Amino acid sequence: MTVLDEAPGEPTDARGRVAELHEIRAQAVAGPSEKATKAQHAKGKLTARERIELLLDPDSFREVEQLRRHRATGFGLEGKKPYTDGVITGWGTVEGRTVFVYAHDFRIFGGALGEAHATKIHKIMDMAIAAGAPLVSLNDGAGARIQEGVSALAGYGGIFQRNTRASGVIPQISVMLGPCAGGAAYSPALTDFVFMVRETSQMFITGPDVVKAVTGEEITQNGLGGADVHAETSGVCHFAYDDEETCIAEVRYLLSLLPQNNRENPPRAESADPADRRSDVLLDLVPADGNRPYDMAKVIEEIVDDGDYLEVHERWARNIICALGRMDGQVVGIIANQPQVLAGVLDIEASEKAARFVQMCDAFNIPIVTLLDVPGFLPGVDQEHGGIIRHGAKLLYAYCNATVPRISLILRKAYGGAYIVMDSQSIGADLTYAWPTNEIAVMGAEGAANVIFRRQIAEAEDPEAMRARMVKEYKSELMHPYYAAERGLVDDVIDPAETREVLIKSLAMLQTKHADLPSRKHGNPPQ
Ligand SMILES: CC(C)(COP(=O)(O)OP(=O)(O)OC[C@H]1O[C@@H](n2cnc3c(N)ncnc32)[C@H](O)[C@@H]1OP(=O)(O)O)[C@@H](O)C(=O)NCCC(=O)NCCSC(=O)CC(=O)O
Repeated sequence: MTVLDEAPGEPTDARGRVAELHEIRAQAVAGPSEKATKAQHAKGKLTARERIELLLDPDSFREVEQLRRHRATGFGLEGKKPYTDGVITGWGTVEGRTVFVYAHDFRIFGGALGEAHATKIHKIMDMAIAAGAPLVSLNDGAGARIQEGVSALAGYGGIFQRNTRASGVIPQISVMLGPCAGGAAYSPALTDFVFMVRETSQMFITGPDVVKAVTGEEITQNGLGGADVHAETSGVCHFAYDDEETCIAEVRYLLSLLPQNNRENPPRAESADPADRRSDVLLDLVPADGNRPYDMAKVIEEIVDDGDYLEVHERWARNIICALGRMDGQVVGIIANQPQVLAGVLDIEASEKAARFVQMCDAFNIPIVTLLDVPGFLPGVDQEHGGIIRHGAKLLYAYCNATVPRISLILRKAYGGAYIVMDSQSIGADLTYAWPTNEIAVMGAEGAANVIFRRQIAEAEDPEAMRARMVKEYKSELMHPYYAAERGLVDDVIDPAETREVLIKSLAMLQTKHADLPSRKHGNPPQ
């Protein structure tokens, strides 16, 4: 029972009315019951308001439609009309910048989405788009509110349409903090970033019971759609953490690296890390022998400000790294092959991961730095039949379409189509650099010699000696950075120790870059 379930009394003066308002507000803020709050905490989850408090700067939250209630009837809904209708919506600030938020309150109808609940979300999304500020959803709901039938489902449609309209206009971040099934899983999939918490959050289109009924497979909720599955196997989630506090703190960190909208640049930060800091250690980190693995993450750590960066999709398609960091205070998106995993080869998943990241950077005015050490695309029947051609083309398309400043640096090897795809000068990189240790070529020397000197090798008295001679000849003729530099295919060959300084100076020059694409409704990117 709420205050307004009884006809409002006749407060005799304004003070009486204000007291009544405070009483109603207190009820709305308290939520349904102490028992429901305890049940939420017992599951290892925070309440919606506790989450909003963690996300936003202290005392910055302004709630919208706190007093909204549903008008549905049937199935006992007439007698159960809690304030907020199970979703808390509003705006506040993160590090002083406006952020819109909606948070399902699982204590009310399991956070399930009804008609009024959905229209609250629609309104806050419209406000975020109009204000040009990021939108964060804190998801913890049981999907469509079953008692409200198809009206609830239509509510999802309105969310999807707004997610799509907002795409590339304002950053959209989905934080999964509970179950998320069926239609509810599509909204996060349409947003820029998905965060999950291990054990307590799950995402799936159909739950374990339906899976068992249809395919006979038996699996737990977490096994089917838990954070680890989506962070490592499906790539649905970009970030996974052990607890809600860490997860929400990382959302704040991500927001600090993003602009408010597509018309702004990401915020600059003061950096005490010298722009001209030399990195002699890079010569030790990257072995000259192209077949020896090393950890590309250490290279990134060395060149960004204070060794600080945020890796996106850290555990999915680990043969490529996508990260946001700062260089001389300016946010950059870094895409780098990881020679430590599958020799840094490009495969289906790496192409998809990097393509989405390039697209996100371009949408939000984040310059792109590409660090190449790539032996090529992964050969194999699985890859070909899985559509490596169209998936690889996604990455190519994303780069070719990107108008933000683009700088690429070839550390060691860059072979064949993978070299062209990974932001070569020929597809529009603004500046391309190479280290002196680098080998740019159509293919590896062994493979090349086997093709073009096949006859000489076969007819030689000592084929192995002939092969070795031909490999050496091919390497010394073609596989060094000066071959590319002489032809203007790289803008400069640089001392690795000067990498940070060269990149920072190049980024500074490109800060005022402006490029337009031909006018069109939209492209038709490979899917
Ligand atoms: C989400 C859950 C895993 C959470 O389990 P828990 O054990 O933590 O909690 P619980 O079952 O006690 O639920 C808490 C309260 O929420 C209510 N509740 C749960 N799901 C609800 C729903 N979809 N609509 C309305 N109320 C719902 C419960 O009745 C209960 O109310 P009270 O506290 O009063 O007892 C489970 O509730 C569940 O499986 N719900 C059904 C999910 C579902 O099928 N959704 C339909 C989506 S259809 C859809 O979205 C479209 C599509 O698929 O395409």
